Amino acid sequence: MTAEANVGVVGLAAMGGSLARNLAYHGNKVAVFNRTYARTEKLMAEHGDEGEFFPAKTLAEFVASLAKPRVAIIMVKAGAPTDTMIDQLADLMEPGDIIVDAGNAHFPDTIRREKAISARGLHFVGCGVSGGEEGALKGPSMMPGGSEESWKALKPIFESIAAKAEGKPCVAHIGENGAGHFVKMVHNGIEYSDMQLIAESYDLMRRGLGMTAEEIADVFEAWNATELNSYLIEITADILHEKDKKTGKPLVDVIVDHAGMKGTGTWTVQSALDLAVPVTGISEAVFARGLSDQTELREEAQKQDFQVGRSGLEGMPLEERQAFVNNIREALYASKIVAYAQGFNEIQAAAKAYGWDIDLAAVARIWRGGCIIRAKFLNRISDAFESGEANVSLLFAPYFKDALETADHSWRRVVSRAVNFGIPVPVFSSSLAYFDGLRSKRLPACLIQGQRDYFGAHTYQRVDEPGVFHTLWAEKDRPEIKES
Ligand SMILES: NC(=O)C1=CN([C@@H]2O[C@H](COP(=O)(O)OP(=O)(O)OC[C@H]3O[C@@H](n4cnc5c(N)ncnc54)[C@H](OP(=O)(O)O)[C@@H]3O)[C@@H](O)[C@H]2O)C=CC1
Ligand SMILES: O=C(CO)[C@H](O)[C@H](O)COP(=O)(O)O
Repeated sequence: MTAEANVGVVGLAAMGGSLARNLAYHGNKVAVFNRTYARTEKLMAEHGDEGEFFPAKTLAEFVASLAKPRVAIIMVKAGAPTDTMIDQLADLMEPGDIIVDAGNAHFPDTIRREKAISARGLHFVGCGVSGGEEGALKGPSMMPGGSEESWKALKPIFESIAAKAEGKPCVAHIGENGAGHFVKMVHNGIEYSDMQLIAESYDLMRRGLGMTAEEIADVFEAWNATELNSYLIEITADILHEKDKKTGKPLVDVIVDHAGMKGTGTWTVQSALDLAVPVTGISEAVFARGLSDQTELREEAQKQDFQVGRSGLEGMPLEERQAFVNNIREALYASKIVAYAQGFNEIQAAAKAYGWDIDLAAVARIWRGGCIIRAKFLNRISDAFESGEANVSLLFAPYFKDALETADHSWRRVVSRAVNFGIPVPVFSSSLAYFDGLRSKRLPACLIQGQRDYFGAHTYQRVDEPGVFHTLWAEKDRPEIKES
């Protein structure tokens, strides 16, 4: 076996197989290995003529076919299988070689792995990859972490296969060790809130306004030509147009209403809790999927036949219905802005906590193409970080501040009507509550702090005097003492 390949892929399922083909298509010499050789054979039989591949039966053969310094991209099941492959590769590789984990790893695992592998003189890069199977094949958005040195070696390879947005490759070095996987995790969290907001909009039109799936598909198609232009809006229209082959019904009506999840949304929320950053839109989206999957509890609730909530707007005059659909579009945009603002705040907080130097404008730029949340308004987000206008919060950048003010009436109308009809809109309403909380001059947290002091002597600060105070609640006349 001659050491000719400039890059290798381990794990040739949906993502790895597509990534290997993308690499070969762009002129890379690609070594390929899969635990089960039949998968390698299948890939070669179906696509071996698309470029220069070096199929290997064993991992030792795979490593031997790579030119030095070797670059091996692992794309296997996240968790223990990834650890196994890293260990086996590290045993066969040499100092200076680079192992890339392009799966959906949790960033603390990436930090741990990078520490262990770099101690052996090898480079380890945790790289977020988004775009699903099609993106991996035609151009994903890529979020590599790891050292600057490894980025220098990987840059030409990754730039050759990444999606292009306005001619620029959708890949940038995010930061040291786990930074790439952290940013990919937040990308997925935002993906959850984007999807839930679209689903809530659908629900309001379907149950609230009594529109058909086909009519709603047309609405999403029209929205895709507005500021909401995005991949997720586009595929939503496509899904809602689809008819079930067996029954002729809209396909969406025969899909069981339980949304699955693999964990990245949950990680985003857990990590936000650790960093004390409110990501209310993302967390409500995670919980909404959780609620959808509470089969027995939901069945029991059905049996209760609660006599609450008013009926929807069915039968509403066309003009009024159109106006409400427009309200939903504006509310969706405003809530989406809040979810992105929260996601970027989480990245900012993590950068501070973990010592990463993350360029938020670059993050927005590489999300413009290839990934699941790709959207027109990411150009605006990128500009807002570039100019410094969004440094504290995206919501304060003039373009987004104006968008929120414009949407305000619609946003409140949609949330209040949904509440009246009994249609759940957890992300619409939590995003609005975040916005209102953030802009409130005085919050009722003063009362909570008073309660904490009352039952637990947890102290409080005063608005009119520096120091820490405690009221002796149990004593006569309740004197206040200054503790420091
Ligand atoms: N699917 C998607 O849309 C996206 C997936 N990802 C991530 O990319 C990675 C790959 O995803 P996907 O292509 O969907 O494949 P899967 O997550 O389904 O993993 C299948 C691959 O993992 C290999 N594998 C499983 N267990 C082991 C093991 N113990 N040792 C060695 N290899 C093992 C399989 O080999 P074998 O053929 O022998 O079973 C196969 O190549 C995952 O980390 C996933 O989270 C990231 C972005 C999008
Ligand atoms: O990473 C992805 C896209 O960016 C994957 O599609 C991911 O699996 C989606 O998450 P979930 O399965 O939890 O919905």
